[in-house]
Amino acid sequence: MRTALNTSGIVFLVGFMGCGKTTIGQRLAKRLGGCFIDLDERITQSTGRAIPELFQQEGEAGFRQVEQAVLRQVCAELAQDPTRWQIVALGGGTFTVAENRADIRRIGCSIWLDVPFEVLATRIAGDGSRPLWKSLADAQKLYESRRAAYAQADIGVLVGASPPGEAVEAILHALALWMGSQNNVRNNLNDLTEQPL
Ligand SMILES: Nc1ncnc2c1ncn2[C@@H]1O[C@H](COP(=O)(O)OP(=O)(O)O)[C@@H](O)[C@H]1O
Ligand SMILES: O=C(O)C1=C[C@@H](OP(=O)(O)O)[C@@H](O)[C@H](O)C1
Ligand SMILES: [Mg+2]
Repeated sequence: MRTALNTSGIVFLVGFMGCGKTTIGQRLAKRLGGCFIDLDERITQSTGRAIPELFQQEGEAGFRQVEQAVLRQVCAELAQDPTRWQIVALGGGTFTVAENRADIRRIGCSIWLDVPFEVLATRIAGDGSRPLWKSLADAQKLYESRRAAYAQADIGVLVGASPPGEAVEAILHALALWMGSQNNVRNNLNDLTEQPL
């Protein structure tokens, strides 16, 4: 595991509101000695508006346009520095947009933090900072409708109700395995191309 993770890479954390993308992302970046970017925070910085304000003024469609543009800027920025680990916490809806998934796949690895709805509900219900968490029933419908998109991430980690520290270790383990499998594919492809026809 150490060898595989002794390199660098770009990691995008994916998952529903409250699964811990922001919290776990910060700790993961620290653990890897890398840097951390929160997409929602970047959106707020670049528009000068808080997320609920953006939803109120532009609607969800307007928010998604801004989110996509800021994601593209972040991807361009990340690609400039291949020397260290860079961890990005996405918003809960970012990875449900096909163009965003394509941009992400081009430059990095995506990890779905899979947490049961019941656990998320204890964290988010009553939190006024997430405009798309309208009621428990609406949030559950949205959660179910998004799982197929989240499942397209490169790696899925069953975080469940684990505390952030444990979740970080589980992510590192899954990431090391995934990087190993990517290297095997690459080595096998090299072997094939080196074989005489
Ligand atoms: N693994 C965890 N265990 C317990 N609480 C958590 C965990 N991950 C996040 N939280 C808490 O849940 C809330 C939402 O976390 P956050 O990181 O903002 O999620 P996201 O960015 O995925 O919406 C915060 O109050 C955070 O402290
Ligand atoms: O699920 C969503 O569509 C959203 C999730 C939020 O981010 P978190 O998942 O970090 O709460 C934020 O991007 C915005 O409120 C929309
Ligand atoms: Mg977040």
